[in-house]
Amino acid sequence: MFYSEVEIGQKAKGRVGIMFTFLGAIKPHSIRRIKIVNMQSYFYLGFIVILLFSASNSHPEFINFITEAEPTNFLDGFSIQELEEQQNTDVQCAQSPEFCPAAIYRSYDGSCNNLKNPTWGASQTPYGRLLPPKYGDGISSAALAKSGNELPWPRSISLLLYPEVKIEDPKFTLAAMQFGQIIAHDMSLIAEPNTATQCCTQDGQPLQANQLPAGCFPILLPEGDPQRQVTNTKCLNFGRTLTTRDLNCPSASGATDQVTIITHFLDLSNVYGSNAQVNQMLREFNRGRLRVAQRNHREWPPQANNVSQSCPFARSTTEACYMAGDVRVNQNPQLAVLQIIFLREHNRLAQILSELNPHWDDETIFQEARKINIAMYQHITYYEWLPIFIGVTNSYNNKIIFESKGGFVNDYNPKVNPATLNEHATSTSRFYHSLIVGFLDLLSKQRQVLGNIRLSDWFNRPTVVESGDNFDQLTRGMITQPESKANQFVDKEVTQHLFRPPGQPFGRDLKAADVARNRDHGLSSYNDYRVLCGLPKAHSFDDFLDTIPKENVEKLTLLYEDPDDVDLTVGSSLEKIVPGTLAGPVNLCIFTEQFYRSRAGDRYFYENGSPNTGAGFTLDQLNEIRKVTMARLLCDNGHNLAKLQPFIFLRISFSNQLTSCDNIPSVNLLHWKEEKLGTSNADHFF
Ligand code: HEM
Ligand SMILES: [Ca+2]
Repeated sequence: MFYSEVEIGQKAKGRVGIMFTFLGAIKPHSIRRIKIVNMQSYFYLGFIVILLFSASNSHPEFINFITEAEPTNFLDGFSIQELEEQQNTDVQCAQSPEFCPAAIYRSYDGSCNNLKNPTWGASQTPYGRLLPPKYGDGISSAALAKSGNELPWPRSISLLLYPEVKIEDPKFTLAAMQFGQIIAHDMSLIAEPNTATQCCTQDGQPLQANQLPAGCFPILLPEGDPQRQVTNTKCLNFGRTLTTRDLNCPSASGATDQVTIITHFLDLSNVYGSNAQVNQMLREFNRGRLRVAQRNHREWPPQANNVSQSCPFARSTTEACYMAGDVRVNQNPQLAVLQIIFLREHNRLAQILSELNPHWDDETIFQEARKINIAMYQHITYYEWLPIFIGVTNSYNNKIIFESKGGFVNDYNPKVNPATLNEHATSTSRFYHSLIVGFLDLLSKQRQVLGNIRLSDWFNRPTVVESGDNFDQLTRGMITQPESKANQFVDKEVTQHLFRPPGQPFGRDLKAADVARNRDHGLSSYNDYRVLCGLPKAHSFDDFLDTIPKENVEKLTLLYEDPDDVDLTVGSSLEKIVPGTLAGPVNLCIFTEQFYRSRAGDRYFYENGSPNTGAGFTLDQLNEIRKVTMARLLCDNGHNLAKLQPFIFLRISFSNQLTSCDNIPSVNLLHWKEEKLGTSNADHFF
C-alpha cells in the first residue's frame, strides 16, 4: 500500500464497529461506525477556557465593516433581462418507471439500479438525509436559528473564519483536489430557483441588486447554464427569498426535499449525461464514440449550444466552450482537463474494443466502453483517492474498500439507498474548497515552472487549456503542485474573486455561498451532528473545545449567540483533522457513511460479481480493471506527458518517482475479446 498507515480506527467487527472512543469515554454511536483511537492530539483541549471576547461589543462594527467590504456586483455580469430570459425550465420530479428491464448496462438517469425502488439514485430525485431538516422559520431558509436568534451573515462568517493563509499540503497534489471536484460533480447538482429575480417589491416587480433587503442575497447565481435556473414562478415571493425548498420532490420517506438534477451514483454522469436526451446529444453514433471537436489534431469536447450562457466571459461565440454530461464542465481549467481525459478515454476504449470485436455494433461498443470507463473511475475513486480523504484503516474497517485477493466483492445491498446525502453535498464535500489553489502552474517535462495562470482569469473559459502546450503543462502542474492544506483557510481567488467578470476587481464568495446553502437546505446544526456521530452534545461553546481549537471557538462566540445555532458547515470546517485523513471527526463520519452507501447501494458497482447476468465483469476483466491508476489515464489521454509519478494524487517523492509512461501498469483489453465473453453482450441489451 502506498499510503502511510492511518492512525484512526482499530479492527472494528464488521460494518458495525460503531464505537467512538472519545477522551477515554466510550459512547455508543447511532449511525456510524467510526472508531478514533489516536485522539491524543485532542487531549490538551480537554479543559474549559474562559472566552476573551464579547459578541455584543464587537458585533455591530463588524457587520458595518462587512457591508462596506461586500463586492457590489451581485448580478455577476448578467443583466436582469438576460437572467429572466434564461428562466425556462421547471424542475421535474423523476417518475418511477412502470417496469425495469433486465438491463445489463446502467440507465442514463440511474433509474432501475434498485429493482424494488427504481428511482433510488436517479437524477431529479431528492437527496438523502442523516437527520431531518430544521428550517429557521418553518417556511424558508431565513437566517433564523432554532432558538430564534439571528444567524450571522454568510459573508461575515467567510471573512472572519475563512481568510487566505497559504499552507501547502506536505503529501498531496492539486490533482487530489481536482479529482474531488469531478466526484462532487458526479454526485450532486442542486436544482435551484433563479435567485436574482426573486426578491420582489410589493407590486411584484423584481428588486434591483442595490434595493435588496437584508436576508435577501442573490449570491447564488447561475454558473452559466440554463439548467441552473429552474423556476418561472417569479415575484410570488414578496417578503422572502425563493429557495431550493421551493423546488422539491417527494423523498423516500414521503416528505419533500431538495432535488439533485444529476444521478447520485458514481457513474460518470458528468461524462455521459444524466438522462437519455443529453446522452444522445453527446454521442456520435458511430463505432461507439462520444462526439468530439477536432482541433490541432486533438480531440476536444463538442462546442456548447449556447456559448453566451455556458461561457459568459468568452470573447466570441467561436471561443472553445464545452458541452459535456455536466453543465459545470467549463468552470475551471483543470476541471476541464479531467473531463477531457475521461472523454478521450471513452473514445480510446471504443477504438480498441471495435478493433477487437469488429462485429460489435455502435451500441455494444458504446456501452462496453462506458462500463469499463466507469469501472476504472470507481476503482480510482475508492482505492486511490478516497483513502487519502477518509484514511486507509477507516476505509477497510467500514467496508468501503476490501482486501479482495483477486475475487469479487459481493456487498451490494438492495436495502441501502445510494442517494447523495444532503449533508455530504451541502457541507462535508464543500469543506474541500479549502484545498483550492488560486494560481495554476504550467510545467515543462523537466518540471520547471514556465509560468502560471490565475484561476479567476479563467473561470468558465476553457479555451486556455487548448492553447500552445497548455494541456500537458497544466496537467503536469496539477500533478506536481501541492494542494492547499485541508483546513479553514480558503484561497482569495474563490472567496473574493469567484466568477470575477473581466476587468472587475471582485467576484463572488464561495464560502459565503456554502454557508447560505447550508441554511437554504435546512441542515441541522453542528451540535446535532456531533451527537449523531457519537460526540457529546455541547451545552456551552466551551464544549466544542474537544474538536475545535480554542481560537476558533472564540470566534464562534463572536458570531453566534447559542452553541445550537452553529451551522454544520461552519462547525465542521473548524474541526481538528483526524490524523491520517483530511477530515475532522464530524466530516469523517458523514464522508464515510456517504461512500459506504454509494458503493453498497449501487447494483452495478464494478467489484460486484454478477458475470452470469452480463451486468458484472468476469473475474479476469475485474482484475485487469484493478490495475488502473489515474496516472495511466493521464498517460493515455494527455498529449505527450512522457513521465509522471505512479500515484499522481501523491507528491513526487523517493517512493513515488517520475516514471516513464511505458512502465505505468495498464488494463489489457484482450480480456474483452468476444470469445472470452462467451455470449454477445449485444444480445442482452435492451
Ligand atoms: C477550483 C475548484 C472549485 C471551484 C471554483 C468550485 C466552485 C463551486 C461553486 C461555484 C459551487 C456552487 C456554489 C453554490 O451556488 O452553492 C460549488 C459547489 C460545490 N462544490 Fe465546489 N468548487 C471547486 C472545487 C471543489 C472540490 C475540490 C470539491 C470537493 C472535493 C467541491 C465540492 C462541491 C460540492 C459538493 C458542491 C455542491 C454541488 C451541488 O450540490 O450543486 N468543489 N463549487
Ligand atoms: Ca452520477
